[in-house]
Amino acid sequence: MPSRAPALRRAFADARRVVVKVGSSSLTSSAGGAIDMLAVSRLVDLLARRRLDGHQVVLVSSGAIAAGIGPLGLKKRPRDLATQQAAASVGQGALIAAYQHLFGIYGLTTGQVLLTADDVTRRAHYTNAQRTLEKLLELGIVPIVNENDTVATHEIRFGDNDRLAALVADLAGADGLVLLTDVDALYDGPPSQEGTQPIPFVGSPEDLAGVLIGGTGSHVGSGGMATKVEAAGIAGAAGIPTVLTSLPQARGALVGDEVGTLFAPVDAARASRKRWIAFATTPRGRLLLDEGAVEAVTVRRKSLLPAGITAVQGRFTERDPVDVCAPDGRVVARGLVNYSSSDLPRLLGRSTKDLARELGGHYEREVIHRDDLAVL
Ligand SMILES: Nc1ncnc2c1ncn2[C@@H]1O[C@H](COP(=O)(O)OP(=O)(O)O)[C@@H](O)[C@H]1O
Ligand SMILES: N[C@@H](CCC(=O)OP(=O)(O)O)C(=O)O
Repeated sequence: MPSRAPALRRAFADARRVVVKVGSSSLTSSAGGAIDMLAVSRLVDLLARRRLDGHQVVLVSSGAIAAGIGPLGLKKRPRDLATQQAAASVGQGALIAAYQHLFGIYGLTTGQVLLTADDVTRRAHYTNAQRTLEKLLELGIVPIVNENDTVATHEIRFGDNDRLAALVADLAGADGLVLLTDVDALYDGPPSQEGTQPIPFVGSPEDLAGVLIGGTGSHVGSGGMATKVEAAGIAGAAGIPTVLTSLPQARGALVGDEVGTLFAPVDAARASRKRWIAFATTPRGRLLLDEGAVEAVTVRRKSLLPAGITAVQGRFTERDPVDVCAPDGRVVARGLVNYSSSDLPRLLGRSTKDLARELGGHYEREVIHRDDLAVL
């Protein structure tokens, strides 16, 4: 076991604050996808004891859509957005009522926090969500977070809760993130394939080379392993370690036992605002760069100027997030752009001095200032 692992495991045991995400597949029975109350009460027992031992716990719980399947008389998880939203509307109430009741047995109060992608992608909303979570934790409440499925449309939807959980771990300043799913670890290939082996430790993205990361294996989950690995990367960039495992192993994960897959965080986490730009925003367009400009923004960490941009794709307004791409289309950075997509094309390839002389001082500004640019 690599030398960093024991200290990272201890970080979970000693965590002041931990975010635990549970997927639909862990909360539902295989038959019909209805909520499995035994699984819910096992999870609550574990988290309540952790809370009563003095650790702050934020629960990110999926399962609203699954919990709506039974009451709506559906045979399986709906595929269309409107029925998913109806199921979530019915199911979220039932799910929260169950949590409220079960945590109540331990004398603990829960608070429902429903977030849309907008609540984390807009900087002002992000800080609002941060403030609310902080207050709830300060008051000793167990916040229970889910995506606000009933109002989220396709374009703005997370869909799965893995990325949301990682962003919540970051905004809550958690010491660890635990992702609970229906497999006990990340395997070197989809566990449905024979002979695949669990991976105990992921120290860096290179450790994932050759690992086959597939989609969901259940009828109720969404995203599969890909979104969990992505979530571990988002938490890791904020300096937060992640353990991925199953509900039966959750206690072990929380007390620092060697269960599941441990994902190490990066050593030097980048600044919060850059993390927000890199992971919490939804890009509205793409800027293609020439090789010189790629080198300037990624290696020399310069601001992006119009001279190095070769093409503009998508429709965006000033201060929207956009992806910054190499000539082959690879995304190398994300940033908040200072020009709209209608204004930008006529500036391409031009020097800022020329533009200022011709169009006025307003056009001397960078396309993306280095403070608004997160290199990926
Ligand atoms: N390399 C892999 N290792 C482990 N699980 C994998 C892998 N590739 C795909 N999966 C699948 O990912 C599933 C978990 O994702 P998902 O169904 O979305 O769960 P959840 O509802 O907990 O979010 C597993 O059941 C498994 O079938
Ligand atoms: N917000 C949705 C989550 C959707 C979902 O299936 O997520 P997950 O099980 O985490 O892949 C719900 O509560 O049903």
